[in-house]
Amino acid sequence: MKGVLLVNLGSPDSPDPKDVKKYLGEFLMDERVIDVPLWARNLLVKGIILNTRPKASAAAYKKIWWEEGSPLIVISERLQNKVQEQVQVPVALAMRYGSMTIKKGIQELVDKGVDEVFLIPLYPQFAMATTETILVLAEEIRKAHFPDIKITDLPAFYNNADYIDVLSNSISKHLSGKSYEHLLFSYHGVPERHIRKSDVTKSHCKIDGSCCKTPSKAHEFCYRHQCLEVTRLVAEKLQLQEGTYSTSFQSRLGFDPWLLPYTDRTIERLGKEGIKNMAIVTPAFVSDCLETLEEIAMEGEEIFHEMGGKEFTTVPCLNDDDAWVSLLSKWINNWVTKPETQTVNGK
Ligand SMILES: C=CC1=C(C)c2cc3[nH]c(cc4nc(cc5[nH]c(cc1n2)c(C)c5CCC(=O)O)C(CCC(=O)O)=C4C)c(C)c3C=C
Ligand SMILES: [Fe+2]
Ligand SMILES: [Fe+2]
Repeated sequence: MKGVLLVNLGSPDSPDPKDVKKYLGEFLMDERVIDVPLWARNLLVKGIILNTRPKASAAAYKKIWWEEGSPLIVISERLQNKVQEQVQVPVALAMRYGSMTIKKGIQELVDKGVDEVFLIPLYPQFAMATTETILVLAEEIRKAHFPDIKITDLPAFYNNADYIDVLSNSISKHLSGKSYEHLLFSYHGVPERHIRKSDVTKSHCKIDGSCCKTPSKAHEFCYRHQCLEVTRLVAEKLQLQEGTYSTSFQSRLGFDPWLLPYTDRTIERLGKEGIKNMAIVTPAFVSDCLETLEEIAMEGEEIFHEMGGKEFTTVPCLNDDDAWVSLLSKWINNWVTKPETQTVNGK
């Protein structure tokens, strides 16, 4: 029997510093997130970050926490429930970090008689720190605990035409009636090093501004290319004029070079250049979370106002948008009915 496992990033159990510390400890000790040797990761994470960051992160989580829990978890559960209504196979939900583990998610499906799992990482773009870590852990769990089940995954869907339609329509809907001079596409950042490590050609990604626009096999796993493509395809679909939109990368942590330009500096620059109304969309996230509700909608807006900006509009993530639910359900139904060789999202 077939079943589906949706997997998102995860959140702490509560915005209490103790829970935030536990969650950040698991998250940042992942070798695909902070990709340095174990001794250096221990020193950096346990010796430095976990002694300083949990308090500040907990305060930020407190600002965005809902009565029902973490927005990212609550929204993912709403998505799961709505998708479940549109497909005939069981749909479970798990998180890469925190209490809702991938092992529990697979167990829930197995208990219902599932032996073929469609694993859907809820990330439009591939990244070592998101998609890859989910796939690697799911395979380790399968081998150790569920050797008789089969797992198939949904590849990154950043350039899938239906996904671009759904995202573009959502942006149009939320910006209709608003006048904005600039639309900023802000994606979660990653260290530049991650891009080089994921380069299957080992020589393509130079992060020099042009490599991501030069066709290459490397792009199947190039987060930067995939982000730039989402911006390009949505801009084309919405017929945005050159100069009225741009791409940036947010949430930098540490002192290594991360993908440029940084979102906070870009907002600052737009404000300084005299832009009065701007809008911002965050297509690396399918669910609103700390990084969109606090870093963008609160901190980003504050920066913009400090620079003289007036209206700052944040486009919500796809969350449990009906068209997004229908698209995910379509991919699932295609997988349920497809012959083995057929792909589900056009790849
Ligand atoms: C080295 C650190 C990090 C990398 C690399 C990274 C990549 C990455 N993260 C997301 C999505 C999310 N990240 C979220 C929070 C978050 N991310 C990091 C660090 C890295 N992320 C930290 C330390 C935190 C915790 C919050 C904080 O202290 O600032 C979230 C929100 C979770 C929530 O509970 O709401 C998401 C979602 C992507 C997509 C990505 C690479 C592409
Ligand atoms: Fe992150
Ligand atoms: Fe590239």
